[in-house]
Order: sequence, then structure tokens, then C-alpha cells
Amino acid sequence: MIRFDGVSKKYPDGTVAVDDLSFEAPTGQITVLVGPSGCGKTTSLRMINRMIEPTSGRIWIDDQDTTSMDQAQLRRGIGYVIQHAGLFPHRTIVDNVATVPLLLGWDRRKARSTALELMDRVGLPASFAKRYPSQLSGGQQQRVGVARALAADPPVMLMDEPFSAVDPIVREQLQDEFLRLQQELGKTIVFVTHDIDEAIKLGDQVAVLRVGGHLAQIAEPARLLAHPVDDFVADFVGRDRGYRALSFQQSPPLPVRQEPTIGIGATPEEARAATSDGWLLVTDDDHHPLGWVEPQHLSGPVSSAMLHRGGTLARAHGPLRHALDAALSSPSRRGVLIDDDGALIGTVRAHEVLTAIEETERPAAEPAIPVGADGEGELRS
Ligand SMILES: Nc1ncnc2c1ncn2[C@@H]1O[C@H](COP(=O)(O)OP(=O)(O)OP(=O)(O)O)[C@@H](O)[C@H]1O
Repeated sequence: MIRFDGVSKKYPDGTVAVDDLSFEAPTGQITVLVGPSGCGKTTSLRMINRMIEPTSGRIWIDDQDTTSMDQAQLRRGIGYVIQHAGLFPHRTIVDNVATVPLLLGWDRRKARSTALELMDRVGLPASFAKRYPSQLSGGQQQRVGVARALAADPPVMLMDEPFSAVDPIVREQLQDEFLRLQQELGKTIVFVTHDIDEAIKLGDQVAVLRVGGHLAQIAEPARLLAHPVDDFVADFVGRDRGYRALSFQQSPPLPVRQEPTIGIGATPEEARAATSDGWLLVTDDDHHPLGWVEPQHLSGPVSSAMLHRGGTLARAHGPLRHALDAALSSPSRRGVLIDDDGALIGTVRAHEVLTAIEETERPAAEPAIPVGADGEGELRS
């Protein structure tokens, strides 16, 4: 557990970057610090490993006051990942990953074999080991950065906008893999981002900071969306927060309808015989949905080039947001539900999902309490 206890940072020019910050980052969980540019996120993060010294207050890791710890020893227990990865350009990938173990005096062979294992864990092929950072894409470099931070198996990880410099698709992949990795590793992570969507997706709890380094609210993502404590947090979490909160509500059993289907290669006559509706779902041999066709407009056998692939797919017992999105994005307005293997279960309509939403209790019924509002700075999310 990392605990900020009344921590402030005033830079020599008088800028107050962090003001009386108190919160706890629980062991084995991801705590995200989010807020607008200049609100003191990076300063807060760097005070944990004492790259920046607080002006006042204390930061504790478990029962130890970090100011009383030897700096080198403190940092040995903390992995640090930054935007653009910050790799050494003249070292190979395997040597970059092995940096900390080598500094710690591990023998070269053990350091390298650990580095190779970690590369595999973060999804980098062993063939990259001998490459240099400039020979990797931005997303691959970020993976190296994560592997390097994990190399000495530190219990704590500090991550400062680690996925910001890559395109949205790669970013999403990195986020998904990061969550998968965290499920296995259970590190205590403090993660900085300015992107509320990233914060909501990754955080077990999310701390929203406002400029001047004040903590506006700390809460679990669902609660933050349902009960922002003030206008600043409400604006920051966004106007579509009601919709986004559905991500955290598991779908109750929905009224699933059987959906007629055809396969690739079906003739227009077969397609028209399969349904009288304007749209027909096309599946593969394993019953995985591929897309939709309009039987009345078919001029030849169904081919993959003809498919309308606009609709998203939702797992039957996944979040309500996915089910609603599947219905809204489907050209037929029938949302496609699949099982865990990706096979078709049936379809659902938007109004049926909305009925399910109305019948589902809203999360986090009592209001969140702003941390620090009463001067105690206790975490009560
Ligand atoms: N070395 C410094 N000297 C003076 N002021 C500084 C220094 N470093 C940061 N600041 C100021 O402290 C405030 C907080 O900076 P910090 O980098 O912690 O914010 P941030 O939330 O991480 O911002 P961003 O999202 O833009 O990276 C800002 O006003 C910044 O200008």
C-alpha cells in the first residue's frame, strides 16, 4: 500500500504543484491519477520514488516512510514506465529489459534469460532481442518499457502516461494486455494519465486532481461516473457518463431472439427464403457472425465483400453498454449476442436493453465523499 499523507510540493519558483494530497493506493491494485494538464500528476508520481522530494507531508510504502529509506533501495522496489518508453537507444532490446537486474549485479545469463521471459510476457517475439529501439514501432517500444520496469519484479510500479504516444488501436491493445498482465502479477500500481477513458478502463480506483494539485475526488470508476462530487469532476468525467457507466453493469438475462442466418455462398433465393425481414445475418461454419446482407438487394451469391460489418458484437452476460451498443450499431437494429467462443446466441433490440437497464439498480447508491473535503484526507471509496 502506498499512502500520501498531507503531501505538498512547492517548486522553488513558487508554483504549488501539489497541495495537501492524501490518499491510499491499495496493494495489488491500480490507482489512476487523472486530471487536466499541469494539475500535478507527474509531480505526485515522482515523489513516490523520490525523484522529486515533497516540501511537506509524508509518503508511506506499507509501514515505511519513504523519506527515511535509502533512495537506491527504495527505487529497487519500484518499476517506472514513462511515455515514449525512455529506452537506451544504443542498447539492444534484451539489454534494455535487463538494465535493472544488471545494475543489481545479477549474472549476465540470468539477467538475459529473465529479460527474454519478460519479453514473451509482454508480447514481444524473441527475435526482437538483438534489435535496437529505433527498429521497433512506438507500441513495441512501450512494451519494452513495461518489460524493463518489471524485470526486477518490483512490488510497486509507477506509470506516467505509458500509452499516450501510440495510436488509438495500439493503445487499446496495450491497455488490454496491461490489464491481463496485472491480473497475473497483482502489482501495486500508480498510473498517471490525462485521459479519463483510460483512467476509467484501467483504474481499480481513480483520483481526479484539479489544477493546483488538489484532490477533487477519489473513487471506483463506476462510482465516479454515477456520483461526481462537483461540477469540475462532472465535466471532467464527461457528458456521456451515464452511458459509459453501463460498462460496469453486467447484463441481466436479456430477451434473446432466434436469428435466421445463412452462410457465405448462399444464393439470393436462399437468402430471401430465410427471412422476410430487410436484413439477414451471415455466419461462418462455426456459427460466428460475419456481417449482414439485404436479401432483396442481392444480385449473386453472398460473398464476404457484400457484408455490412457495422454492428458490434456483445457477449450475452457482458456489460449492458456492449449490448446496447450492439443494438444501436447494427444495420438491422438487432444487436448480435455471442457466447464466450464467439458463436451466435441470438439478437436483442435496443428497447429491450433499455428495459433491462431500467430494471437494473444503479451502482453505488450512496453519494461519494470527497476526499480531503473535511480536512482528514481519508480514503473512503
Ligand atoms: N521543475 C519545476 N519548476 C517549477 N514548476 C514546475 C516544475 N515542474 C512542474 N512544474 C509545475 O508544476 C505544475 C504541475 O506539473 P506536473 O508536471 O506535475 O503536472 P501534470 O499534471 O503531470 O501535467 P501534464 O499532464 O501536462 O504532464 C505545473 O504548473 C508545472 O508547470
